[in-house]
Order: sequence, then structure tokens, then C-alpha cells
Amino acid sequence: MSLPLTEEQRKKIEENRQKALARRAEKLAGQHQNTGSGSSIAATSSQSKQGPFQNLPQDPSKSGSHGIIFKQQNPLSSTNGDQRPQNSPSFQLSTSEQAKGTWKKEEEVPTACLSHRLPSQMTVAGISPPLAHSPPEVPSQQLLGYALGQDHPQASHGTKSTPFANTTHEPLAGAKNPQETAASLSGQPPRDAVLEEMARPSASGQNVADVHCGTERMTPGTEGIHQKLGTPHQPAASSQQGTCIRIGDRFQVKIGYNAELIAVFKSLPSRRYDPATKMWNFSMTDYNALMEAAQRLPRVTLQSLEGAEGHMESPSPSGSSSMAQTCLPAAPSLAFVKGQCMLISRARFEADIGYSEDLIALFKQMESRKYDVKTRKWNFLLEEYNKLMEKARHLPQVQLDPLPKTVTLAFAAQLEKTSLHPVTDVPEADLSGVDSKLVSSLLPFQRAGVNFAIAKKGRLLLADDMGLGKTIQAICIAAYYRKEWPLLVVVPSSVRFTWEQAFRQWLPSLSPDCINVVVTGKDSLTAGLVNIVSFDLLSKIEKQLKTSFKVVIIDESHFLKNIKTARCRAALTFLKVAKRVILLSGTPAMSRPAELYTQILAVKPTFFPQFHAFGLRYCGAKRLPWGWDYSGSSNLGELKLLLEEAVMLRRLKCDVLSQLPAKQRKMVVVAPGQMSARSRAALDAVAKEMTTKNKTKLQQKEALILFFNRTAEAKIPCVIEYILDLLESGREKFLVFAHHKVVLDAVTEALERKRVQHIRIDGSTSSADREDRCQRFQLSKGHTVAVLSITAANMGLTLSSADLVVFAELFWNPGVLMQAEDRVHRIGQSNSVGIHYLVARGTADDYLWPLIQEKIKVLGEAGLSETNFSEMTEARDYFYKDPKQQEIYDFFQKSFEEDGSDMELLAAAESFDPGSSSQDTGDPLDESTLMGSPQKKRFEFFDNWDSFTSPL
Ligand SMILES: Nc1ncnc2c1ncn2[C@@H]1O[C@H](COP(=O)(O)OP(=O)(O)OP(=O)(O)O)[C@@H](O)[C@H]1O
Repeated sequence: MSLPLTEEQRKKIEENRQKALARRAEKLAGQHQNTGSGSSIAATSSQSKQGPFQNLPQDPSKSGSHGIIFKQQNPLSSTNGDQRPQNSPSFQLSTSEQAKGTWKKEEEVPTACLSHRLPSQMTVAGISPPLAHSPPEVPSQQLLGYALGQDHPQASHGTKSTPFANTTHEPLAGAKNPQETAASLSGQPPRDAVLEEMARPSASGQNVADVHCGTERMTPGTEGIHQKLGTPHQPAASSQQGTCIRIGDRFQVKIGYNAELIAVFKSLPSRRYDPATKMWNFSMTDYNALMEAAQRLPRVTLQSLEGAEGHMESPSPSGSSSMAQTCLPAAPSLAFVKGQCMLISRARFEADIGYSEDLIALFKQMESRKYDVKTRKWNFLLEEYNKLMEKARHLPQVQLDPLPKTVTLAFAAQLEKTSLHPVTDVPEADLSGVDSKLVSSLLPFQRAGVNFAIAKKGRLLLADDMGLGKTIQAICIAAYYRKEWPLLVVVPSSVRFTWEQAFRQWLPSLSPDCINVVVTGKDSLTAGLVNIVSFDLLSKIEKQLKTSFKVVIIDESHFLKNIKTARCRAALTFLKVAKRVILLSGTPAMSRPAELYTQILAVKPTFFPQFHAFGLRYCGAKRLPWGWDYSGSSNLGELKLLLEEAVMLRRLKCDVLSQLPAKQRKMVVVAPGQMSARSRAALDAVAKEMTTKNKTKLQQKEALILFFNRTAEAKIPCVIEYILDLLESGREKFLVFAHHKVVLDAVTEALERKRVQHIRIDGSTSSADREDRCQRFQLSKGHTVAVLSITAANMGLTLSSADLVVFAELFWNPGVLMQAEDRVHRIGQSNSVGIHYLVARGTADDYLWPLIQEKIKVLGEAGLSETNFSEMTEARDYFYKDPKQQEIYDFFQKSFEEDGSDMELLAAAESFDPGSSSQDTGDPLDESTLMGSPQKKRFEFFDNWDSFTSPL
């Protein structure tokens, strides 16, 4: 908020205005002396001994830059400013000029954007040379030399040329120069461009002629507009009316040509010229300055921007009416500077603001000041923030917006420091109350994660890269708060049982009976000490719940990114009242910062209670005719720092690679609940068949094959759901292995439906095609999934561009599985590789999984394998010790040890066609599961995420 101007300030403004008037009068007098009325521009300001620059100090280093122009004492400064509009030739063209000129009618001129050169004094004064952004040691002499055209070889050149002979002038401040564009983006005019502009001889000549003399020539830089100068472009008595229009996060001014307004435009650091629309546009930070300067133009009435009231907080000396017309002459030097503070590191903040002499003087009082030559901005230690803001508040022409309150609260310790100390370490948490098996298994970075969470009182977003063990950390954090249980764990439905398994694995002190996996809408949500529920079921049963949970884990918390969804609303109901909130996601935002909002809200409800405030600061909020658009991004550096300070912990694989095993295997227990009753009945029947006495060997083998096939069918819905969840979680490249054709087909179809680019290699793929497809997957970023047959693609292929392998089906030969794993785990792989085995209870997997582990163990004991699958899970814990099941297991073991079994089973798998029985293949996934959200939504990735979240 800016303060109202004091009487003294108003006086000073008036004084300055008078001085500007006097200088102009003096300059024009000089021109008339030198050139005679109506002559072409024979004298530029630089040549005219009587011109406005004559009084400039010859030692400019003593004074501060362009401001000099307005500080000089001019003998004519006592001229009554009110007479100026009448007296100033700027506003009067001689009759002869009028006769010569054919300025296009105002309404025909698109906007005030025509590429006219500025009056020289405006050029120099109006465009704030970026001294606010210049290192203290840069001598202003240099700038002045250019500004005045002193001894510059080109300075006199323009005075001889016909300035407008070339009708293709670029606007002086047009953003054609990339340097300037960049500078404009940072809110600053690039120094070089400004200097160049100042040094351009034609500029001053043209400007003088254009505005004051009306030399006969063509209108510059507007294709198709060839008006002769001389026609009064601004009828003396009439006022030009214009409007401000919002364009994204900037605004445009729509108005006919007005040289003085252009001078104002060019004084604004964020100016950009769009040659296509021939309009100027500006960032909102310059809105106040523009409106105020425009209000001082006698012939300009600028309607304010709708909804920009917040930007017009500063009082205008001439009243606040948006349509008010003032009689004050143009005084761009008085432009109000407005900018904001921004956090740039844990210890420092930056002032992102245009030039103000007073402000620079203030900056120089700060001990910790630093000038960044790249950004041309000043920055300071946070500990000087309060002092700087307090003093800046008293500068009349400056509005330096503070850091958001959320930021100052989050960094309160740094603000209060008297000198910079190294960041204090997160204290070591006392985990003596947590199962020692779990605590001792934590890798060092995982232990640090737990410490961080406990330092944050159990409220955080753990955003570690995928596969870094967020589950074990979350269980440990939750176990630290065990006295506050019952615990609620909300997860995607495809991993409900994996979580159950993880609790059993890591918390042996917890009786398995205390773990309640909610499978249907009829189940109780509070039956266990640990209650695991899917997002979708939560929203269905949330209303029945009377009690609240104090400790809540949300896995894949980016599922909550859309506040409008039922799953998000349901989860937020619980999160609002929970004391500990542990959010887990490897990809908290996949396309834009707005997706983080609900997660931040869940962890820190007080940070941004209103989305709009968050949207304005971090989502590049734009007001469009139909409402606000928050899909952009802004101030990401600050957001990252804020999140890391108070909300989020994120480590990338590359940060902790040395602590990771080369391969991380994971058994994913897929939901048996998704199998239909018919599927389950069919499986039970086949299992029974296998153990029925008096069966011939052949009959038994046929039963085994059938069991295997039925398992494949039954797993399809779970497999597809898991793959789609992986895609939704932002997994960019992975392999899916299966060996039943029916499974490979189902996966391929699901990917096609989702328009996910993929390759497929199976037994029917020719050698040439194998290589081609392999290359396509390796080289193309768009190819996300490789669907591979376990037996046809487990060898001879390099697919190391992926770092995750999913086994949709198990295979009885662990050697084949390991070979398949090594399609990604090979030379060229720089990451730790994730291997997910999808295991479905109540199917052949019950027997295959322990069988595989058993075989691996044997191989390991023989020194033939380094792999220990059993580390992933308690094999026996998983295996039911039912005698019937033991019988089947023995049968499996015997069958697969016999020569030829592999081949028979493979042949059976290959030829298996569920045919009419396909309707038995479990609950078909409904359209919403298979089609899900539109492809675009799923696969938009937030490209900057890693740079955004990686440590500074
Ligand atoms: N300290 C550890 N000791 C043993 N195994 C571990 C450890 N940390 C992680 N793992 C194993 O690594 C695998 C990956 O862990 P987890 O699934 O928790 O990763 P994640 O970060 O949740 O990944 P995603 O984001 O893909 O879900 C699991 O099999 C897990 O058991």
C-alpha cells in the first residue's frame, strides 16, 4: 500500500513539473533560433547550445544519472506551468505544417503505439536508465555521455538525415531485441538497449520534428500508414480517449497516436511493443506509473483497467477518477515506481523494481546489499528486510510490495537473525518407540526424512522421487505418533494390499488383525488400528464416519490435485481435523503449480487459506473475460524455497544414488477384490481339480495349465488399473512383462484406448521389427510403455531408457525373470532400477511366488545368484499354510521341475483363448477406469518439476 502524498511531496512534484516545462520551453526556443519555424530538423537537442541538455553537469559521475535532467536549475523554471499547454509548440502545429501533414484520423490509427521517436528530452528522461540495477561502480558519466550524444560520432548524423525517410522504424522500445525482451521480463529496460536508443541520432531529431516541428515526412513504422506529418495529429482542443485492456498478466493501452503518451510508455521499464497489433503493452507493475503519468497529459483521457483497483492504490495528485482529465503537462520523470520483494534463497531477498534514485540511495544504506549484474537487481539478507521495508515505505514515489506474509512467517528465524548463521540442522528424532526392525532398515536419507517430518510435527509432503522408499518412511513417521492412532491410510486402490503387506513387514509389533483393508463400501472404516482405504471408497463411506483420525497418510497425494473431485473433498474432510498429515507423492504437480495448492492446504491450512492469493503469486494468475486463469506459473523460485522450508521434502534419485541398491524389487499385492465371483469360483474349481486323487498325470497337468490361464484372466483388471495408476503418477517410461497373449492384448488395448504411445514385442514380432521397436522406445520420449512377452523379449534387448519394470504375471523360472529385469538394468542405466512384481492372492501366484523365492534361495546358496527375492517380503508370511494349498504347491514344484513342463505351459499360454469364457475374467473395468480422465490430463507433465524441486 502506498501512502498518500504529503503536502511537501506535492510541492516537489509541482516544482519538478515546472522545471520540466521550463526546460522544454528553453529547448524549443533554441530550436526555433537554430532552425526557423517549420524547417526540417536541423538541430537536435545535442546540437543545440540552448537545448535542455546544456545545463547538464559535465561531470556526471557526481550526480545520479538521468534524474539530472529534471534536477537542473533552469532560469525559466518560474514559468507558469499552466500556460505551458498553450505556449508549447508541442501542442501547436503551424498552419503550414497542417497544410503539409495528412495524419491519419485518430480512429484510423490503431493505437498510440506508432513508432514515433520520442522528443529527445523525453527519451532520456522518460526511459529510466537502469541505474537502479547498475552496479554501484558503473560511472553514470558513461551513461550521460551517450544520453546527451556528446561527442558520439553518430550523434550529429541524424540531424542531417531525414529521420522519417525510412518508414520502417522499429519502435524505440519495441521488444525486438531479445536482450530487451529479457530485461522487460525482469521488469527492467536493458541498459545497452537504452544506451543504444539514447545514442541513436535519428531519435532525437525525429522526436523533435515529430512532436514539435511537424516536419513533412511519413509516419514511421506503421505498415500501410503513410501519413504526412504536419496534419495536426492531436487537435488542440479535443481530448484523446483510450482504454486499458488486460492481456494475460499484462495490459495494453488502446488509444490513438499521442507523442507524449508514447514518451510515457517508453519511460516504463516493462514496456513491450507488439508489431503485429501495433500496440504497446506493459506489466501490471507499471500500471500505476502509467495511469499517473497519463493523468498529467492534458489531452489524454485513459480509462482505467477494469479490476485493477489494487494497482491504483497510490493516490494521484490530480484526483483518482479514472476518466479525470488533468491540465498538468507530461512529466514522465515523476513516474511512480512499483515493484515487489521476492525471496531468492533461504537467506536473501531481491527487490524487483524499476529505477528510483531515492531507492538506490536506500539500497546503498543496507550492509548486506548485493547487485546481481545478470538480473540487474539488488538483493539483501533477510535480516535487513524489515529495516529496508520500513524506510522504503517513506519514499513518496516508490511502492515496494513486501514478501507475502506466509513467506515472512516461514522464514521468521532468518528475518530475526542479527547475522547469518549456517542453517540449523534438523534434530535427530527419538525413534526408540518404533520397531527396531524398521528403524534399523532406514537408509540414511530415509532417516533424515523421518527427522524432517518429526521436526515439522508430523505434517509434511514427502515428495521423494519414485522408488526411494516413501512407504517405509511414512510408516516410521506414523509409528512415532502411534499413541494417537487409529491411523487412516488413503491410497490408490491398486496398492491397498501392498500397504497392508508393508505394515506387516515393517511393524512386526503390530498384530496383522489390527490392519483393516477396506474393500467394499459396506466395510467399516474404523475396524482396525491401521485402516487402509482407497480414495474412491473413502468418498463413498466418508459420510458414515462419526470419529476423526488424528494421524493420516495419503499415498500418491497428487490424486488430490483437483479440489472439485469427490476424492479430494473427502480426503480434505479428514485432513482438516487431523493432527498429523503425511502426504506422499513422487510427482506432487505434474503440469502446473496450481496442482500443489490442495496439498499445501492439507499440510499447512493457514498458509494460503484462499486460493486466489496463491494463484496471484505463484500461478501467474490472469484475468480473462470469463474469469481467472490460474494455469500458469510465477515466482517458482520463491515457491520452491517456501515449500522446502515449511512443507515439503524432496530428494531425487541422483541425490541419494550412492545409498540405493542397483535394483529395488517390490512385491505389489494386487486386489483380489477386483476378481469377480465367477473368476474366483473358476480358480477354486481348477485348484480342486489339481489335488483330486486318482487323476492321471495328464489330467493334473491340464488342470495346472487351466489354473495358470485362469489366473492370467483374473489378473487383467488389476494389472490394467495398476498400469494406469503408474501413468497417472507420472511414470514416464517403463516395461510391462506378461506371458499370456490375453494379458499382453489387454494391456495393449488399454494403452491404445488411452492413447499412450507404446511398443509391443512378443513371439510374433520379427527380428527386424524387434530392433526397430526397441530403438523407437529407447530414443523417443513419447513412447512411454514397452509391452513385452516374458519369454520372447527377456533376452537380447536394451531398453535402458526406462528404469522401472513391471511384471504383470509371474513366471516359474526365476532366471527368466532376472534376464527380463536386466533389459533395463544394464550398461547405459544410470539410475537405480525399480522392479514391481504384481502378485494376486487366490490365484496361481500364491504358489508361483514362494516357488520363485525358493528357487532363488537355492541358486543363491549355490553362489549362482546374488538376488534374494525373499528380502522383499516374508515369503512364508505370504504363503498360506493350508494343507490343500501345500499340496498344490508341491504339485507346482514337481510339475515345473519336470523336463518339458515349461514348453507345455508356454504353448498353452500362447494358444490360450478365453473365448466365450472371457466374460469370466473378473470384474470388467468400467469405462471410467479404462478411459479414466482424458489422456491430456494424465500425461501432461510438469517439465520444470525437477529443477523446481531439486536443491538449489
Ligand atoms: N530401507 C529399506 N530397506 C529395504 N527395502 C527398502 C527400503 N526402502 C525402500 N525399500 C524397498 O524399495 C521399494 C520401493 O519403495 P517404495 O514403494 O516405498 O517407494 P516409493 O517411494 O513409495 O515409490 P513410488 O513413488 O513408486 O510409490 C520397496 O520394495 C521397498 O520395500
